[in-house]
Amino acid sequence: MRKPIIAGNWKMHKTIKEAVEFVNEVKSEIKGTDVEAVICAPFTLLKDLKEASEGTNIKIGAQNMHFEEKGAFTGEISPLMLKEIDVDYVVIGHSERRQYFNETNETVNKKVIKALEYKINPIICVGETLEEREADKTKDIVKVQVEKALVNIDEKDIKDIVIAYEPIWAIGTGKTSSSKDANDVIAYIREVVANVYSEETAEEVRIQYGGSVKPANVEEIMNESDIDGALVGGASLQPKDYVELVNF
Ligand SMILES: O=C[C@H](O)COP(=O)(O)O
Repeated sequence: MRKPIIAGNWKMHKTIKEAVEFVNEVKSEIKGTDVEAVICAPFTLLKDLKEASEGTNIKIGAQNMHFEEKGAFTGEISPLMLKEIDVDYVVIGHSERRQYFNETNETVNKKVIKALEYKINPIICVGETLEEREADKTKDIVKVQVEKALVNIDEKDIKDIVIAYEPIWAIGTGKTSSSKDANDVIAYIREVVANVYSEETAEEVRIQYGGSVKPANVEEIMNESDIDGALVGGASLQPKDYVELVNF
């Protein structure tokens, strides 16, 4: 049985003070839930979030990292640095990083390899543009993204990976993929993983849906057979909504 995982992606939002207040507000509300609750936050918040969430069910993730441990990479953060503050997850290959910061399938793969080496669980994002969807290329696109992200990854490490299917046209637009459509693509992603490794391993991978998930639609999405969680942007910023999402 795959444990559901609801992850908030705060993107470039919140100060340290706001982040700590957020955790203090939600922590008692999500105690005891069977769902894994994650907050993926900007680098500047991670240390304080780890401290504020100690002893709670909330796990903390970064939103990116470099694939080298150290070096002349001005402005970057390494896996070693993330490990020092003991982050649990790292989002890799979010469409905003692919679109604005030259993230490619190759750099995604290098980062996934490094994250696993440092025992930080990667959340690998894949998804098609509106143009690609209209040209009926969704499955081709996600297949390539998933296969390339997993190059040289050992089968035993696959259980530590989360994949997030986020159709780009559904991010921050209020447009959600229908839960049936999202489930169909996610079941296909599982098939891709099964073809690379095995059915058994594919059954272990948790695959989230992301794109305009909110308290009003989370339950319907989570009721689908292959959807194991959600990666939530905008709706994860308000404590009340975050609690409702995690307690779907
Ligand atoms: O990482 C989260 C996704 O980009 C979805 O964002 P959204 O929930 O604001 O549409």
